[in-house]
Order: sequence, then structure tokens, then C-alpha cells
Amino acid sequence: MLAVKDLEVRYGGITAISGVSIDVAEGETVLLIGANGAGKSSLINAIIGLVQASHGSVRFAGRDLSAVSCDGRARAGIGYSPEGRRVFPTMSVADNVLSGACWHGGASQRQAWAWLCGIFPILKERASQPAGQLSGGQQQIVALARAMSSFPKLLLLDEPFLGLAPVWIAQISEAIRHMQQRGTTILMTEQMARPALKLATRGYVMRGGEVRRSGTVAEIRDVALAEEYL
Ligand SMILES: Nc1ncnc2c1ncn2[C@@H]1O[C@H](COP(=O)(O)OP(=O)(O)OP(=O)(O)O)[C@@H](O)[C@H]1O
Repeated sequence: MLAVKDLEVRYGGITAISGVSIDVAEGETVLLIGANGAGKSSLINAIIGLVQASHGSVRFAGRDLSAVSCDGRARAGIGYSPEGRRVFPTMSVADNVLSGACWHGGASQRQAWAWLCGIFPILKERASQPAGQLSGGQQQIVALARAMSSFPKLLLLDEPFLGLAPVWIAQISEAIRHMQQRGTTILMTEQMARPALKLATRGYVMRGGEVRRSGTVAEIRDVALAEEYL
């Protein structure tokens, strides 16, 4: 479903990632693990189109995305939950969530809202409250629901557990399992290897902007846990 080949991302004179190639097959949950600065966000941002790759290619469902805009990639079926949640703080919880599928018609948005409130009852309880007033865990739920609201084929989750207490990690993990049961393909980054390894089928370990190891969860577990320690 996703094929990244020999990707390079530069910020001026800084090379954030280079020579990165990863594949994600339909229905898989693939983990990108690595410490701060490993290049995980740069890779995710290049896939969704927030940063321009200086070399290499990203293909989604057989289509080269190099000339496709960020919102074109979202419309093509890629959902994205950014590192640090990035909710719109003055917009209501409901508007935040539905902004993830703003090109959908009203019926589809109502269906998404009902579905998401069933998974996350807090969305309904806080629907009209400004999202900036929520706790970090609650904001992560808003960010995840926003990414899910377009019923994406591929879900990109950038550090969904960052800074969260165990109770919120459990809720986010449950929602990720829900998306897995729907057959959604997932690519997630994490520094917190332990909860992420429970969700993934395969993974890549990144360090210094490069993929250093890849394999099944069993094959990368030791290296991933060492990266978590780092
Ligand atoms: N906008 C930017 N301008 C300059 N350098 C950047 C920028 N964003 C990231 N970098 C650099 O690129 C490298 C990779 O950063 P990136 O954020 O992709 O890593 P990461 O693995 O996601 O780390 P973190 O978990 O801390 O976000 C780092 O050296 C970082 O300092």
C-alpha cells in the first residue's frame, strides 16, 4: 500500500533522513521506532506532504505522490495524527474532529461523528468545548479522532503516546486496535517501544536519519527497547 524508496529530507544544510526505504502492506501495522532526532517525524511529514523530499519517492496504492498536495494525499485516503496533537485550540472538539474530513458531505460527517463518539464517549461530552481546554490525553483523542474521521485507508500516527499517562495509552491503544479490526493500514512512530510493540506486526528502527534495522516485532524487540532507553 505504501512504498517509500531512498527518501531524503533536508532542512537547509541539515540532512534529517537519507536513503530511507520502507514498505507497508495493506492491513499491516508498522512501527517506526527511534530516539529524539532519529528522523521519524521527517519521514511521516514527507509521506503526508508537509515537507518536500529532496530525493526519492513515495508511492501510495500504486500512485506516485510527488506531485500530489497535502490535502490531495488526505483525500486519497491518508489520515494523519501529528506529533504533539496540534489541535486547533480555540475551535470546538466537534469542529476539530470533523476538520479531518472537511471535504466529505454532511451525511458522511454525521456518520463519522456518531461512530467516533461510540469509540470515544468523551467527544460527545465535550463536543462544544474549545479543544485547547482539554488535557493532553483528551487532546490526543481529538487528534486521533480527527485522523480517523475521513475513514482513511492508511493512518499515520506520529508518537501517539507522547507524554501520556498509562490510562490514556490504554485508551489510544484500544482505538488503534479498533482501526486494525476495520482493516486500516497503520504506520506509527514511537519512542515508547513497549506499548507500541504490542500493536505492531513489523517495524523499522531509525537512528541518525537512517533505517538501522527492520523485521518482525520479535526480531526488532531488543533493539527497539534499547532505543526506548536512549
Ligand atoms: N524544521 C526543522 N529545521 C531544521 N532541522 C530540523 C527541523 N525538523 C527536524 N530537524 C532536524 O532533523 C533531524 C530529524 O528530526 P525529526 O523531528 O524528524 O526526528 P524525530 O525522530 O521525529 O525526533 P522527535 O521524536 O524528537 O520529534 C533532527 O536532527 C532535527 O533536529
